[in-house]
Amino acid sequence: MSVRVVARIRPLLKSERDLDVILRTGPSAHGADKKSTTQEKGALATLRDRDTVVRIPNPKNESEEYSFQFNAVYEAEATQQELYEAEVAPTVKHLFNGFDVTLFAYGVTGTGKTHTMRGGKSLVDRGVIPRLLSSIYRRSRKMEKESNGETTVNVSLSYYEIYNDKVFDLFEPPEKRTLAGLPLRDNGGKTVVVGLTERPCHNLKEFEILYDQANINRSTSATKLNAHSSRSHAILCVRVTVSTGDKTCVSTASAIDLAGSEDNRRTDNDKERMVESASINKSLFVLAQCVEAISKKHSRIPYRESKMTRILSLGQNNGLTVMILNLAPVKSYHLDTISSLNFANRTKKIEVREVENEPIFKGPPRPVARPSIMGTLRQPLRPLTASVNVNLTTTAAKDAADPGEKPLKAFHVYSDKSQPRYSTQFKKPDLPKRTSLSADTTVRITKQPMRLAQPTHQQPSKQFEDFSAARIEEMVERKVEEILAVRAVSEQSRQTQVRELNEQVQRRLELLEQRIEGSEDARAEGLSYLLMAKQHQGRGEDSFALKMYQLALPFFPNNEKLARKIATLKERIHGKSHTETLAVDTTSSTVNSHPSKRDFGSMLSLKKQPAAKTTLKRTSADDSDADYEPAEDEDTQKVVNQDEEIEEIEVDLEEITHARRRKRTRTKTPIDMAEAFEPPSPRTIHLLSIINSRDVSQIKLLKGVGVKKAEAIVDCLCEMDQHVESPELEQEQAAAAAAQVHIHSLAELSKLKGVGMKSVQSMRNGVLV
Ligand SMILES: Nc1ncnc2c1ncn2[C@@H]1O[C@H](COP(=O)(O)OP(=O)(O)OP(=O)(O)O)[C@@H](O)[C@H]1O
Repeated sequence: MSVRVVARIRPLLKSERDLDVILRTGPSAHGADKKSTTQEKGALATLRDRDTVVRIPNPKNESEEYSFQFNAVYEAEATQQELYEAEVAPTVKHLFNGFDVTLFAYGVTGTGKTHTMRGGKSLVDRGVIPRLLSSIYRRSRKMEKESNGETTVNVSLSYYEIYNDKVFDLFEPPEKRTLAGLPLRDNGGKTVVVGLTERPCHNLKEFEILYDQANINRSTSATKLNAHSSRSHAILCVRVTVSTGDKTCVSTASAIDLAGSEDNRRTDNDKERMVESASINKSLFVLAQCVEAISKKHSRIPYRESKMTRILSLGQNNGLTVMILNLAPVKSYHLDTISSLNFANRTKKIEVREVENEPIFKGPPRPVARPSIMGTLRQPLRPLTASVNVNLTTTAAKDAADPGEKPLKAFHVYSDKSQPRYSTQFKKPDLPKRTSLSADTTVRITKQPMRLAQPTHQQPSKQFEDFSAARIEEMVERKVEEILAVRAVSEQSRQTQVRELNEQVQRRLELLEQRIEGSEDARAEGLSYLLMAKQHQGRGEDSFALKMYQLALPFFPNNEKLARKIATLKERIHGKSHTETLAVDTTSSTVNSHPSKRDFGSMLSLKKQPAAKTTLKRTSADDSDADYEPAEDEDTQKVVNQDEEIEEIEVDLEEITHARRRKRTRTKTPIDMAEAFEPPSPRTIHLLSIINSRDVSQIKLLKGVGVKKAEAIVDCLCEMDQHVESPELEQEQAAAAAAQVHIHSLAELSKLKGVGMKSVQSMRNGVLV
């Protein structure tokens, strides 16, 4: 039998106007007169037409109408009770007879799916689900009572949602959810959710508590089109277990409230809602594709492309399926409504196998009478009775009228029920035929030929005919999925390995870079001392030069020339104060101790011990020219040598500078010592001139320098001056030294107290030239 599709048109909402109603039911505006040519025929046609047809204008030409016929149409005035009595109540009996039942609401957002399935709190407003449970409990009590306690009925529930294509248990609080949600597995041709809780539920009261609590966990949000929009597909599974003696029959009723498709040009959805919406639309799109593929008899149905379609398994599920198509009557839904109507039109052609579940027997396992190739394969089906196929509604009415009589099967059913042992293998029945588009199923089905049972002894190979095309397709699909899953896992582990390898290589590279950078930095720092030494020497500041050379020594520990230079300078300084230099403690700055920047800052400001300097100067004044000159000659020679060395070093410096420049373009390090050794740029010159101006008001305007820092810089410079302008200096030397100490490079600047390379770089970057 095909899926039963009924349309339900919701009433106008407060914000909607009568004027905008575009949906009509009943006879065609153009065809009404023609139909009533004979009085009786016309009345019947009108009746049938009114009950089953939805009409909607062509959006491109409003004078034209499209009409869609369904099994039933419920207009705005139809109550929850009417819909339930006509469409759902008749399925309850079949549920207790071992058939699975699937009920689902489909429609655009805001068309009344949740209202139909869940409904409101009041008795009249209760939707399909609470009414179904009420019927189930009522029937259970009745069965138990009538069997004098021989039959027991147990009801249990599971309830979950598919949100963003992930499955979450609605009986568990949201904080217990895992990121990936619950996995799905195939189990004997049915899709099951692994790890889902199943709650026994004994009566309607318990159900209401459980259901209300679980609905709080459901993902809903306000959107522009619906103040309480469902953002997920919600699936309630009601398991009914009927046990009589050693026989147990289990069947499941699934009630599904699908999330509605959304046109995001109309929703004004934010990012989060858009993600949900994309996921909802995608799953509904896959559902439409499945329906299309089934109706066109494609060999591959894309069930597995979305969790919702995999679970719903429309067309693969057994039992009875009823789809309620929810529609909004107004123009703003025009295109969406047409698309829903088209979808429903295709869905109604889907055939569902009306197969009841096999009963389970207690006690020792019964002999398996029929050979089975796979555990999951069902036995071949046989006609159950001389099937009289009638409309569900008709059967329900009959049942009500004739309660004592055993109800007729309402469907053309093939059963797995136990049969005489010798005739368990049957000829494969014909595949169910597609229903005609007409809603009048009675006529169609009674015309179908009876299918007769065939005994097993015919041909053993007949068992292979048990494989229907769909079954084979399913097996192949499962196999392919397994292979793909294995591949995916190995691909994933390969990618992880590659990623780990990349990380290792990256770490090693970084380490190497750090090492190179470290040695480069050290060398550059040493060179900067040498350069400063040269500058000091050029200005005749031998003590400063000596200090610089001594500072450079730790960076070039085995450099003989440097050691000689230090010795020469020491000698020269000592020679100048021959008699009193013994008192000078030149060892105070040991070449092996590498002073910190802080020490260096104080050294710049207290370059020499005032007492020693005084003695030195005074003594040098006493020196005879003769004593001094040879030394000067020698020194001249040595200065030439030094210059050569410095030139060599400068070549080195240039190399380093280039190397670092290359590296800088690669790694974009913000600061670089080597910059100090390049010919000063206009920016550097300008910065140094500001510093050398000693004007606190100007210096404080440099980037990263406030008043305090500016004052500290000026103080530091003055300290250095004070040091040179010692009152104990000889007149002429004092005059020579009276020239203020100047900072000549960024490196020098960075060595001042409280100034580091970072602040130098920031000052420099802030200078506008
Ligand atoms: N038959 C009806 N009678 C009265 N009100 C209805 C009916 N159908 C829908 N409504 C009202 O329309 C509004 C939207 O309905 P509902 O929330 O059920 O839509 P939905 O299709 O579930 O939307 P979504 O997909 O966004 O969750 C609600 O305010 C609901 O009360």
